[in-house]
Amino acid sequence: MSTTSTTPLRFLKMHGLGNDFVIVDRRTDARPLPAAAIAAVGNRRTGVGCDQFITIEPGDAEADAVMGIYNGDDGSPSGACGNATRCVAHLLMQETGKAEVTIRTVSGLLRGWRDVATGLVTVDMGPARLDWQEIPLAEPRDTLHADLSVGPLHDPVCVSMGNPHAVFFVDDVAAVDLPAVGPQVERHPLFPARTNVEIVQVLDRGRVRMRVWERAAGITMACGSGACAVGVAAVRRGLTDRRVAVALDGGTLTIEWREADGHVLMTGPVATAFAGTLDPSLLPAPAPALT
Ligand SMILES: N[C@H](CCC[C@H](N)C(=O)O)C(=O)O
Repeated sequence: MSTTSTTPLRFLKMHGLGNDFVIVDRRTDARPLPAAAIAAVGNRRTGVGCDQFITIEPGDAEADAVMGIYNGDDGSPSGACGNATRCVAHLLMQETGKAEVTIRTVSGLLRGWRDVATGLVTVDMGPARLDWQEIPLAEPRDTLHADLSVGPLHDPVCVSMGNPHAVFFVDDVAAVDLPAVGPQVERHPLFPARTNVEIVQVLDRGRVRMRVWERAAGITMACGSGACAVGVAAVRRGLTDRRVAVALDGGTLTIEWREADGHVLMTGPVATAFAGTLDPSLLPAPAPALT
């Protein structure tokens, strides 16, 4: 369908444990969506509001679809969004009738499937990346003890799930002023691409409580890739089993860091809130083509 700048933009609003998304299907509306337009949509006062803006693009020989991930605050791209991947997997399973679907992101091919009994959706988020250059960090560090202190947070485990995470273990997540310290860690010079920030309280070998300050999104109700990073960090530190229930502000995700291939599986609910159309005046016109 050819669209012009006067065509309303159709979207779907979905969330995973309150981590919310505007999802646009660019297989039917391929208009350019510059960062400024995404940030305008993400604005919770003057736009629709979302933690992340997600695009569904045509698939290829291996993938049912390609997924684009952009943070709602500034339209910056991300290499992973676990909760949104579950939402897109849900949509593709509904659309195709397939029991398992494949989604390509900039970080690789991800598989998603549904547990028929519970309705929960699992995504194989691929392997955890543990080398300092994969996070990335600005200098060589032991990612198991990254030797960083910011305010009350010390000694993070750094993990990439296709996006960077700094995981801090604390005695009481409720005692940490995350809105104050989160942005200081997010923008610390050790993280040249900034970072997502997780604080974690280990409850027992099968349960942890976490909160998150997301890169370019701030405090969110849940962070799927963050929960994956937490599951990996807890195992690396010998604090939990490889399968763990991660209690976030918005609810619980089940994480398993699979020993056989190092992949991280994440299971949780998805929800559709509403479908809508965006007034094209909300979308700054793309820059005129250079003549
Ligand atoms: N703010 C993250 C992207 C979204 C991650 C989160 N919503 C998830 O479910 O993984 C980043 O810039 O890496």
